[in-house]
Amino acid sequence: MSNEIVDDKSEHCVPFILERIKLHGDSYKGRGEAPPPFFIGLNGVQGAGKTTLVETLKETLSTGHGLPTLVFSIDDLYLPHEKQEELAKAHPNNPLIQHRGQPSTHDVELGRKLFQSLADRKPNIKVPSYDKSAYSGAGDQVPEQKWPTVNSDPAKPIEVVLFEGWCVGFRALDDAAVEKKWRTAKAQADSDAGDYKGRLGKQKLESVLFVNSRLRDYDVLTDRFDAFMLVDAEDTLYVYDWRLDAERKMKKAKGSGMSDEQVVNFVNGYYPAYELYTDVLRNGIFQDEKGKQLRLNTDPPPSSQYSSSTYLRPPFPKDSPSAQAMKHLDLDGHDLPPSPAPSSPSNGRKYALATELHNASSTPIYQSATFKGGPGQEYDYTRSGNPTRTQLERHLAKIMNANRALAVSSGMGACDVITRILKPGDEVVTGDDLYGGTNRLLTYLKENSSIIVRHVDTTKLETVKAALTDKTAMVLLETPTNPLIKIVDIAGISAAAHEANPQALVAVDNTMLSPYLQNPLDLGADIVYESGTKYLSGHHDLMAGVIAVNNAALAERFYFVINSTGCGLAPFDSWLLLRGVKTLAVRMEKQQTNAMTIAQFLEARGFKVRFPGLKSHPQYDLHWSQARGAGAVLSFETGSVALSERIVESTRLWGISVSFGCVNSLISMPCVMSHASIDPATRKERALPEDIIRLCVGIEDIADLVDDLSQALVRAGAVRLTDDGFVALDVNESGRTTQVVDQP
Ligand SMILES: N[C@@H](CCSC[C@H](N)C(=O)O)C(=O)O
Repeated sequence: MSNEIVDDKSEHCVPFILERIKLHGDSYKGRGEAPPPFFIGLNGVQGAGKTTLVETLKETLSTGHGLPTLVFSIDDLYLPHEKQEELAKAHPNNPLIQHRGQPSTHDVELGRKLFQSLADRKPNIKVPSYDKSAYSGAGDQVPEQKWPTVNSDPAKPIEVVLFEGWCVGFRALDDAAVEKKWRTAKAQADSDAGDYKGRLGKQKLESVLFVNSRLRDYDVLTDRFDAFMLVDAEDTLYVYDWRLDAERKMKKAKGSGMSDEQVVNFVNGYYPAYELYTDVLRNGIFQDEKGKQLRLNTDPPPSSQYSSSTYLRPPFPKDSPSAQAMKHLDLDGHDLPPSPAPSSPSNGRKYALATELHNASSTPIYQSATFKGGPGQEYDYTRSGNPTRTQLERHLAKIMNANRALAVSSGMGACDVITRILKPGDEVVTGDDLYGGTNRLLTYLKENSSIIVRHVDTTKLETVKAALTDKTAMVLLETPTNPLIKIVDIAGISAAAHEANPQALVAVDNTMLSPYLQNPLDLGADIVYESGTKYLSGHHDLMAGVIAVNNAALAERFYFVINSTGCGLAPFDSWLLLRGVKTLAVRMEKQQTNAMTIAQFLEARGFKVRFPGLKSHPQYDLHWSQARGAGAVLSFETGSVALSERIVESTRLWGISVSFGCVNSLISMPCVMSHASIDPATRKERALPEDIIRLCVGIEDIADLVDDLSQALVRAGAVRLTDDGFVALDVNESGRTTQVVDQP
């Protein structure tokens, strides 16, 4: 059989179907009842000409043989958008079900009811329909009033139901069999031979087992079949070539379609199921009943690009010293989270840039606003997508343990993108110690967009719970908070928020710790965002914001805002951030070690220090239950604004500056700097001490930092000299002006 998309299959299928229909009719003879409609399942590997075949069969059976035929695709049973989102959200770590496609992403019950109505020859049956283009390609069920109707003429009801799809007829395996196949595939994938081309071995066992367990539900459809046809391929890998060929032809004809890379990634999504269930189909889905299944074997593609494809080729020969040294690494990017490419029909998984020509060691900067090539290409305009930004986003997704990351022009830009999904009347629960810019944006939304914002003490789970309602659309957290370094229970609050409203989104500003020290998504948050200006970049030479999520549909909503408003990170800044993030771990380690020394130094001298590395921190245990380090931001109080000002002004090495996360140490007074946008009355209400000094510790020599701080404390008159050094002034000595009285 040819793989060309021409009808060379119906000549084999029609006689088979007619013969089976005759036998079906015969089996009802003498029973005194009319035979019910005839159900045929059709499974065809993608790209093998299934669509052309069913069209021909419908025409031949309906017109040529007077058998009204309904062709119905399993794709029309995909879950409505909202339900698919819920499924993805309920299983954030299973990449197989983040999008429609796999068994478990269909409304099987809807299919069962349809089959029953057709079997009963009910009049005016509505046939479900699915729109794959809805939600920027994520898809949604078409509203029921728009579904086509069959059996409207009672004299000509549907007699043949042709149910087709790539996974039609798949039957679940028992768990042990799945595990066996998976182990074999995984061993191949992990081996040095480099000849594993499948996808099963790249998945987690639990992801595959989940899909397999849901596939059991599909038996109610499969068990209906009176006959089954399999359009098979000798080697399922051909599917890559057919799909590539079909898409290229469609692109040529229609002007748009997926890029080759996108096609490969698209097929990758289905491939584990082919590896698991092709044998089930080949062995026959009717067990002992013979003759009810027809298998057609399709010719190989004229030339298999797949086997030589750059998309799947390892980056260098498998037995090369480099490959040996790095065999534990995912060099070809198969395990990477989906690509945040522009609103394309598929998410890519390729790590290297398709456009990178010279094996550059540093990611090239695609300093280009536009990309040549016309419709259908992966990049057209840098606002919508840029290869350098894509590279950054993929890397960020990986280190943030996220399904997808998006890079924008500042941390507040990230916060803006996230909060744009709020609607008037939505409720936001957030902290009473919050970065000034975040507070300013939320106040704006409260005053201009009718969003209800509740500031509560997020360190108290019960207080947060009391503020949650079924209208809570978002919970926005910082931990540690800025600048009071309070710790909030991410897991506890996430669970409470989802209990109050399963649709509520918990967003965590992780800027203070970075993904190196804390991963809020792993603790139950839905969204993590960070100012990339801080630790991620580390040098205060760029502004950037990052959003990371596991829910692909949510990511698509954020991408929509970014593309629509044009706040995506520019190529050069993307490159700078990519460069900065390479040293995140070493910077962070050095910074937090220095910070610990500074915190202990101040505490030992009698200052009230807020730092989660200190055992005296009231939420020390909570912090260490959810983070891997204390970070490098701390604050301390002197008891007097005037004293604090003098300290800040007396430092030489510590730079007076807003922001944190830089390799240089910084000192600031939040109430007049980073948090000045919170009005004094609100600061007082929230007990934000006016004298608080924030230290953002860098990587300098710790002795130099201690020396400089010591001389500043002494020169400012903030300490009393003792025989062996100095100590903080006590209440009477400092002329303490408490934070509430001592306002500017
Ligand atoms: N003038 C700026 C202040 C920026 S503060 C930056 C940073 N998030 C910090 O906490 O230091 C503004 O008004 O936003």
